[in-house]
Amino acid sequence: MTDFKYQSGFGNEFATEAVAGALPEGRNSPQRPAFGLYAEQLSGTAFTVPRDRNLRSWLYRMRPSAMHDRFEPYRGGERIETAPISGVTFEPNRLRWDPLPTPEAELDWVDGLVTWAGNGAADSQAGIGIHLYAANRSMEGRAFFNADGEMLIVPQMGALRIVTEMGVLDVAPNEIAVIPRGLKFRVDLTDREARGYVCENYGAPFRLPDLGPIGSNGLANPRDFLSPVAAFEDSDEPVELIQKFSGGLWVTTLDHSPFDVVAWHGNLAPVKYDLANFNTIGSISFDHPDPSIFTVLTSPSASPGTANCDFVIFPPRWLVGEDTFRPPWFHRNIMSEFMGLVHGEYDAKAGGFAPGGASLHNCMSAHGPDKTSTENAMVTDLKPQKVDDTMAFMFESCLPIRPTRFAMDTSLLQTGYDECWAGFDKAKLP
Ligand SMILES: O=C(O)Cc1cc(O)ccc1O
Ligand SMILES: [Fe+2]
Repeated sequence: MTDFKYQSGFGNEFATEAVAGALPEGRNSPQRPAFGLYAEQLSGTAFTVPRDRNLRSWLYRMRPSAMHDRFEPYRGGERIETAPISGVTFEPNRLRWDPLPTPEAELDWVDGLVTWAGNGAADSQAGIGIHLYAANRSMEGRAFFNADGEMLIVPQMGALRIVTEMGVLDVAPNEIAVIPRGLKFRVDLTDREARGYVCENYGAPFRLPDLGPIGSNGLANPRDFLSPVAAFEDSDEPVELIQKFSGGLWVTTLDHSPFDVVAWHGNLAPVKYDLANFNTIGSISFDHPDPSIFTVLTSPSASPGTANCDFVIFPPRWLVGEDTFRPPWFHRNIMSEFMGLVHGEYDAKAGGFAPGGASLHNCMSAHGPDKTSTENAMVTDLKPQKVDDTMAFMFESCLPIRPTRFAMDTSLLQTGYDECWAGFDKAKLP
């Protein structure tokens, strides 16, 4: 398997060419780009967004993307839904699911997507879609793009080779990838099976959070984000191109590979990040800090500090707090929390939250460590403790997260989740 190379730095102005001389110099759109390539701009923000938030790249390709026939409705992907989610009673209950089983039939990554929840509305460019996937074959002869949002992919089992117009990302569990809105890509399986989570972000593109008093370094460092170098396929074999647009899936057949970008430059690019590189910051005195210190990427809403979506992780770390209840505290949150587990155990749940599983604690749902975890944490000897071999994560959103009918009807939905918080001893007053 070819080893592809990366360019480092979140949101950098990259420039890359797979064939020497393909990238124009000094201008974006020369009268005749080299070798008869076509120049095409991909805009990730409105043209007029302030410079420090403006996202766009210039692609130099063998044929213009515009060279395609009509899109027709796609008969497949029946389990993919888009917010606003309808057709299900939205209940305030705390919910938890067992992991998706591996598929019985042959399913590639697109057809293996199942929408679990969503909020906001794709057409309003606010909110998120939350999908799980389980796949057992590569997207042979197929490509996909999403006009509804960028896609943050969190592999949980099985590495993925994500072939995009702008190059190739190899992404294994404990790594993530973010694919910009509209960018064409194909997911090939590196291993026999693949399973994971996707946050489809209808809102402002994910960016690094501000660091405030933390200073100029820490959490996810920009240099650890990797974007691909240009890589292209020169193929005239037919390719089925599927797009997601306003909640619908559409398909057309191209007479060539859409991965024909020979060179590109700009700051809109697919990116991968190894969660092991996260510089985890925590309390070195007392108390359990708010989990916002574990934010990897944030999609802000129009209201400062209130995220359309925060992608937050719970990585290996030391707990040293003195006279402190160390696990996540009991909590009622205006934000809504969808959690997944890549591997290991989550320190607030002694059992029932399995790798590949998920939980949902919506706006103002009381939650926290289960009874066993609470009781253990209250009597444990508070010597420095390494929380190790674990990677949980959370998609946290300012809008309530509505599960789909599939998520509510599936037998993976656990019954009796409430019981993990049953039977706490009553406080004894003097
Ligand atoms: O497990 C949760 O519910 C997520 C969470 C973690 C934490 O450390 C503090 C608050 C919180 O909501
Ligand atoms: Fe929480």
